[in-house]
Amino acid sequence: MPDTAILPQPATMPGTEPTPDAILQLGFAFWQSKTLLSAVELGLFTLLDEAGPLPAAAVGARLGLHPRALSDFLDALVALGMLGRDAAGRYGNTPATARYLVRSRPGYVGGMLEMANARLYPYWGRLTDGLRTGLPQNEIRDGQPGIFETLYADPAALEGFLQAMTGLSRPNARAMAEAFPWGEHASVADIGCAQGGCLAEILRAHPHLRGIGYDLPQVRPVFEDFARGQGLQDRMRFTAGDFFADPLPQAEVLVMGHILHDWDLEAKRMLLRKAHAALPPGGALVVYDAMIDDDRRENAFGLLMSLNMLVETPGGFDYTGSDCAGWMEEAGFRAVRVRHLQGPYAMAVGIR
Ligand SMILES: C[S@@+](CC[C@H](N)C(=O)[O-])C[C@H]1O[C@@H](n2cnc3c(N)ncnc32)[C@H](O)[C@@H]1O
Repeated sequence: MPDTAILPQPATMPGTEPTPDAILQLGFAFWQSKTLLSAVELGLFTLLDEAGPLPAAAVGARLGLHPRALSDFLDALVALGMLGRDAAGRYGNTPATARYLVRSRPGYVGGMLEMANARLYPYWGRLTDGLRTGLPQNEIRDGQPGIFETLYADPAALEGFLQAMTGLSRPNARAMAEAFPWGEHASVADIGCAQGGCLAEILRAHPHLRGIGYDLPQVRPVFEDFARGQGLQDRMRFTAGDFFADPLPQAEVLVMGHILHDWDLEAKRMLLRKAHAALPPGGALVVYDAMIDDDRRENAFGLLMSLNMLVETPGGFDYTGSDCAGWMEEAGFRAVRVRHLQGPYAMAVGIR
């Protein structure tokens, strides 16, 4: 019997014709993204939080917008579910945009969207070139240093990036705080900790734990300010280091979130070996990323994140849970398990 799964499948069910709707919706999805990204760039959601619901003319006056497309812009955001409009024609935030897109709120995820707007949107316009050449399409292509060097040369851009990482990683940190047996360990070090958002979530949920944030030296002031702001300055401290050149810090658990995907396979393996060497016997490594499903069919976000690594880095790529487990075992970890965290994210845990 031939294997029917590998035979050409009929394109349609008998009696039905495919429509182009899904294709066109996907093809024009950038209209929606850019409308939202411009609203975040303009601070629209923050304005509506501070001023309360406003008519279009008042929004235009406060944000310096030309009247021509003002109502189209605001009503498009209503149609996309990003704003509400009351019977008097005043625009206001939805519960979700009030919570996640107002700059002063702790749940703000707009930092990542500000970066997506300023960097990724133009750089993704060169995706076809990246696919043809295998080369990054960000400032590296324009002869400048890469993402970290560029961000780290500008304190405001650095702070924005580190805060943005907290917005992106907080839901994973919450899931990790529940899913990992923290009660069996006394200390944790977050390797490439950014602002310290992930560490803070874990420490808050497990008051017996102490934490180290490990990152490049320029991150120290941002980390220490954040730790003070969280009231956790006595339980989380910063250790400066370059994970390519320096030893990793000593702790019973090491976390690497959004780290391995930035680098090529050789660097990924080196970092895993270094983590293994730094841990005490019985210590654990927790790796999290938007890990691709093993069959590489479902986790579109993870696959697109990997394309983003093409755009942003010389050799980075995302990977499946099985890939990660295999590399961890090669590095000497035992009892490696992969577990879903939330949304498109998963963690791989291995024991030294
Ligand atoms: C994509 S961010 C991930 C931040 C955080 N782990 C998270 O998931 O939210 C990568 C982090 O690695 C840090 N990093 C980059 N190169 C590094 C190096 N050579 N040594 C130590 N940290 C580095 C960056 O400063 C940044 O904070």
